[in-house]
Amino acid sequence: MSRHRAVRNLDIDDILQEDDYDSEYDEDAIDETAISTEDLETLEEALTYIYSIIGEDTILSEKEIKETLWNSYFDTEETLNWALEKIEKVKAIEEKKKAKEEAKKASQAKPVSSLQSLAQRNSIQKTIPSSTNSLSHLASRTSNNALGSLASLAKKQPTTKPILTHTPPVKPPPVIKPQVVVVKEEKEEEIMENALIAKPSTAAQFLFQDLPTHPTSLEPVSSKVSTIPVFTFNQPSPDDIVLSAQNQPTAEKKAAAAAAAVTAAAKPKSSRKEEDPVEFLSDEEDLSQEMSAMGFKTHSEPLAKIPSSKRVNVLEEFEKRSGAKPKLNLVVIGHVDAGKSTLMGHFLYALGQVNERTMKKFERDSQKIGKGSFAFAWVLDETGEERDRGITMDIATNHFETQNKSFTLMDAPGHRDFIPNMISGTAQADAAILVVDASINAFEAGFDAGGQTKEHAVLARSLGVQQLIVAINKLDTVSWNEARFKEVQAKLGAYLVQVGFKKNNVVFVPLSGLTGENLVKKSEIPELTSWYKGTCLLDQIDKFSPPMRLLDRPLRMRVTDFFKGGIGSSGGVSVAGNIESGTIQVGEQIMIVPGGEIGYVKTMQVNEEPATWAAAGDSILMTLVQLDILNLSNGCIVCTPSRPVPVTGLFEAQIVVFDIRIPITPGYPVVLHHGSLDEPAFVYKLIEVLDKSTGQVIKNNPRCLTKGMTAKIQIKLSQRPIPLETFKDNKQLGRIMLRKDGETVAAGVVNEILTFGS
Ligand SMILES: Nc1nc2c(ncn2[C@@H]2O[C@H](COP(=O)(O)OP(=O)(O)OP(=O)(O)O)[C@@H](O)[C@H]2O)c(=O)[nH]1
Repeated sequence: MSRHRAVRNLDIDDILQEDDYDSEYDEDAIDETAISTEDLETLEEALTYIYSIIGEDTILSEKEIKETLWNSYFDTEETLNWALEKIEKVKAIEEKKKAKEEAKKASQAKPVSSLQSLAQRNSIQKTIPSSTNSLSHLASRTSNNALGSLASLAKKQPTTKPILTHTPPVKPPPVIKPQVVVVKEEKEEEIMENALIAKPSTAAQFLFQDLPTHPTSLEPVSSKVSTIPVFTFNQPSPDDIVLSAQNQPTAEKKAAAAAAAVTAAAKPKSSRKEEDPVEFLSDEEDLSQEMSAMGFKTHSEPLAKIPSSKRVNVLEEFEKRSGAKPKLNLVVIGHVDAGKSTLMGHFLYALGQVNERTMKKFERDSQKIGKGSFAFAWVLDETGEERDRGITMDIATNHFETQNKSFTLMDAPGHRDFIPNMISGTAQADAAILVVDASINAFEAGFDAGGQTKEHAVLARSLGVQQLIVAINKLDTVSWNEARFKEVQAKLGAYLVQVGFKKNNVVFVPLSGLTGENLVKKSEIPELTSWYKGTCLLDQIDKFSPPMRLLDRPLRMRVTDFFKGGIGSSGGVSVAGNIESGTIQVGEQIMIVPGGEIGYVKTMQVNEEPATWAAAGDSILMTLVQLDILNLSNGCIVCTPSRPVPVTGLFEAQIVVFDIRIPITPGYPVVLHHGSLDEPAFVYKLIEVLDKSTGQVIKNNPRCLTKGMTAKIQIKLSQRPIPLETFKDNKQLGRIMLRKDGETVAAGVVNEILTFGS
């Protein structure tokens, strides 16, 4: 199972719960499936997890389910593919079984499920409560016409009862995608006039068709109900049309409907009958209308000013590039003075990233100011102040390659004053190296209360980092003592598991950043080799799994820096940042949010090399033209003009409360960290406290939140709205961190955006 075991996010692990279900399964369906119970449990766990995030009422298409699976749960392509493969397999088995069942129909054989029989075969005695069976939930939340493998899998699950008192498979309830009414080939006024006339529902029409306009008495309904034609829900019901029409009173919505009509007219004719006035809109149209109805600027201009001959097929290019060496963002974190910069400076030097001459200069210059021991740290600590003070203050980035991967390295500051910078770097990371100082008392100082070792570990996990190397550093100061290594490993290991890291995703490497032992090649010193048989840091880094990238999502790039003048002294504005989702290419039109300023990409660099395109996961520098630098700020988002990121001043979040002394009450002021952005905010409302292990609501409208609680709350920005997305839409932009008086008080995910700005 470990091969496929999905890894989950700490905050979610803590906030959300696994289904603790019990089920008995059908006896008579021993079948040929080769899928293990563990596999099924993992799938169920994944789905449960996803539902916990997306909420009870969300309806997903098959595509969305797949996307959500990898976006929220399976972080690597390997685990996702594994899940999809299993799902397909179960689907095939279910179909086969269905065919068999139909053949046996005459004999009235009890319907069976291969999942159930499988469990039975594996002697699992479980019952699945209706509220917690993720697969059943899936069935009820998957649109009818998009029922895919997952849904068919789900349909076969019992809902409430043990299988021995079998209930019929749950038919997914009909699902209607929110629609906009579009009347073909009508003038705008006609469209709106017609749309605004409420029509009776099918049932109402039927019941009242023979009655006078103001009926004084009604016929018994039951006499007619049996003849009401069954509405199949494969299209919006008349009620939905009426509701939709009634919900279109504003000017924007009128415009949206009219725009939709134009779009619909331009669309190729569907197989729908001509007289059918309802047309489904594509997701893009839907969203852009929703956005404009909510007051967002959306843009219908072409997304790119690039002649098609010059347009790059970014996805294709990305495939080619991935085939070469997958790219990862790696952050180095840890308590102040643990030796992070020295370790990584020496590491880069040993890899040949820093030339001999530069290194000699660093040695000379650092000695001159009495900081000779910081020579390697100067590779990453580049500013005068950092070198004078001997501490890292801001994230320093660098690039290196291992045998199989390409890394962007971010060295984070360890000092508590610079935690916002650490958060900003860690928010972009796919993996982390946590450096601890093994020398006597130093580990304890970093680990005990007030130290940054624990805080950095929690922050990293809460920001979505799942893979971790713990570099047990400065072992030269304790003569490579095995007992000390084990002591640090035991204490820290237990803590890391407690805060949500999976044991298998954490590796401890003994080393010395100063002497260079065990960095890029396996140590040969007997003091270490006598007890350590593992790999060196470089080989361990090479083992990090590349994460799934949100390539097919709208472009989201968080701006981390900007300045006047383009790359290579050209005109325009230089903008640096990390692409969280989507792709971008030279010539393309982009939008800056907040503000909605439109510009174009003139030139671009990825990893300091000129490039024509970039994709999710890349840290880039680009020259933007035709926009005003005054509309840029650190933390703003560069996005696709047709799919701008929402801007909000009030949202709902699901949080885990950390070790706090003063309880959180409504009005509690915090600094809200969102990527590289930190903004004053306050807790607006406490909605409910959730049970950590079951996910059930244990208290509505609590008066306060204390240490360790999991809760849903509303958060209001104090000064200005910020760009934000829900976790289910974009996990990179859906995480938040709450800090107060220099301490992290809570971390969580965005559930719902409650107000929209622009
Ligand atoms: N003996 C010994 N000293 C080390 C080792 N690694 C780092 N140091 C020393 O520890 C001190 C702090 O090192 P830095 O690399 O600046 O520590 P840091 O964690 O980057 O510091 P901040 O970024 O400010 O948190 C320096 O004097 C280093 O020479 C090591 O492996 N052995």
